[in-house]
Amino acid sequence: MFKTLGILGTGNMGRAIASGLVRSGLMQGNQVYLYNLHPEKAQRLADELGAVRVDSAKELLERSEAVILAVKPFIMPGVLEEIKPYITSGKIMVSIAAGLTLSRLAAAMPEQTKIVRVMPNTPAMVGEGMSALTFNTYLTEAEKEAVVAIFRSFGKAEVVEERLIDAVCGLSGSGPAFVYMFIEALADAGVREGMFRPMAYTFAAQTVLGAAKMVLETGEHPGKLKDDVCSPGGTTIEAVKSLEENGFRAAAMNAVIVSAEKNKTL
Ligand SMILES: NC(=O)C1=CN([C@@H]2O[C@H](COP(=O)(O)OP(=O)(O)OC[C@H]3O[C@@H](n4cnc5c(N)ncnc54)[C@H](OP(=O)(O)O)[C@@H]3O)[C@@H](O)[C@H]2O)C=CC1
Ligand SMILES: O=C(O)[C@@H]1CCC=N1
Repeated sequence: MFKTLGILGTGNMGRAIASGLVRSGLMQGNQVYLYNLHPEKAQRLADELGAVRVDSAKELLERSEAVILAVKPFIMPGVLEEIKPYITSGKIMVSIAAGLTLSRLAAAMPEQTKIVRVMPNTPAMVGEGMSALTFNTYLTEAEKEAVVAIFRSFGKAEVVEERLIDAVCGLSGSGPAFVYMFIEALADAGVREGMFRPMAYTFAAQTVLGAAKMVLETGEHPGKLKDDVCSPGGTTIEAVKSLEENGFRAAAMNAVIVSAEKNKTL
């Protein structure tokens, strides 16, 4: 494992990664360096995790064996220009920016830089992230394993071909937002039917969590698990018919597809 890791940008995703990593125990807080444009944001996170805030991108690069770049895609060109002089030989640069390909990243870094492109998601924060990683040719097997271990410390992580990163962005990168909308809608309906809001959120979220665990742990086809809930002539099949009539599956598919397509244009 790396002795030191830098995170440049401590917004939604940088924060989720730092929190997930330190809480997993894979790295100690004092091995994790944080830099953010507005330092108070990095300082708050550093205080929470026992991590180290640094004063500049230069200092972050100098103190970290590997660096995760966690700024918005449109900010990346400026950041890469700023840090290029400090990307020394052997340093591992990890980008989580949507849309930025390995070749575009390589064009902005010194020749033969070790580059990793990752698409994570925010549930990393609670140890339930889903990440896909793809590497350029300069990392050793041990270095690849160390990067994968970071992303596995706060959830599941798979190495994929770069062509699949757009699909991953649509499905698991953006997916939490769709699921939160689903949970919100379930809870709204619970409230409509008389539940108090906190109770409705708990019932909605636990239902999503439980159903997701059933898929992951039983290995059963989701259709079979759905059928198990639908009693003949019962309540659920009425609701399933209503969802089908309202284009539920097509809406969910289209959400993933438009996110994946957008990722190709960033
Ligand atoms: N959010 C998500 O669910 C996911 C995001 N991603 C990717 O992660 C990246 C970050 O997204 P997200 O965390 O949501 O974005 P945020 O805007 O929440 O976080 C970006 C952070 O970078 C800081 N920042 C901006 N410019 C600089 C700079 N020049 N130097 C240092 N820090 C800077 C911002 O600081 P300040 O706020 O103080 O200006 C902010 O805290 C994006 O590229 C996105 O595509 C990937 C997967 C999922
Ligand atoms: O919305 C975005 O662009 C980023 C990438 C995946 C999730 N959030």
